Amino acid sequence: MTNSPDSAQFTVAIDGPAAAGKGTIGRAVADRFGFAHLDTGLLYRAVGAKVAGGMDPAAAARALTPEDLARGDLRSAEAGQAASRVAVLPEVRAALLDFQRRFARRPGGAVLDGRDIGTVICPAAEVKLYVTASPKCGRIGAGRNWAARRRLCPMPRCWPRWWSGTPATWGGRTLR
Ligand SMILES: Nc1ncnc2c1ncn2[C@@H]1O[C@H](COP(=O)(O)OP(=O)(O)O)[C@@H](O)[C@H]1O
Ligand SMILES: Nc1ccn([C@H]2C[C@H](O)[C@@H](COP(=O)(O)OP(=O)(O)O)O2)c(=O)n1
Repeated sequence: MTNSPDSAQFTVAIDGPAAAGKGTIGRAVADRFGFAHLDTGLLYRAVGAKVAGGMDPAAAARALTPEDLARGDLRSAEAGQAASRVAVLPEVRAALLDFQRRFARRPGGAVLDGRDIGTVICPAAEVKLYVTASPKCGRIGAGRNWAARRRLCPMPRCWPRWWSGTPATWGGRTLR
């Protein structure tokens, strides 16, 4: 990717399962090229939080602003559960589709990571990435038993993930 007249509008779409590393890669790409970055999961988390506060889901999604994404409580487990509940509502998805498409075409380039980004949200994205992590690496999580974690995944490159708060389960077992 180089700077060119076309880079005024340039969309990078990053898809993949939860905790695969989409956001980490998305932020790095955005930093490297000076693009704006949107973690689309935050949209659903912000709508979920507003609904938990009493708002109608569709109205919350339609009224969403970038400032709503700066709320400090959106990374909590409660916000994640609230997000999952609103993410299945077609009217919420439709409202957030518009938000995401406007973001994708903003001048200066944009990176979006989440679900259905390269297929439904931005099918015409200039670059599409699909990120995966092996189940072994992706689910070991942030348990406190170092010996158990090292037996399951001895690869040093995975160790930073253990500090991160990703779900502390693997193979149906919860690591403590
Ligand atoms: N290549 C990697 N190796 C090890 N850990 C990683 C890697 N990429 C991301 N992580 C860690 O995995 C966790 C989930 O990454 P994140 O980017 O939030 O995933 P997603 O956006 O797909 O949910 C984070 O704690 C992050 O620091
Ligand atoms: N583009 C998106 C992003 C997230 N969602 C859903 C998936 C989850 O139920 C919630 C919250 O997503 P979350 O922030 O945890 O994103 P990841 O699972 O880390 O990819 O929103 C979605 O349906 N479409």
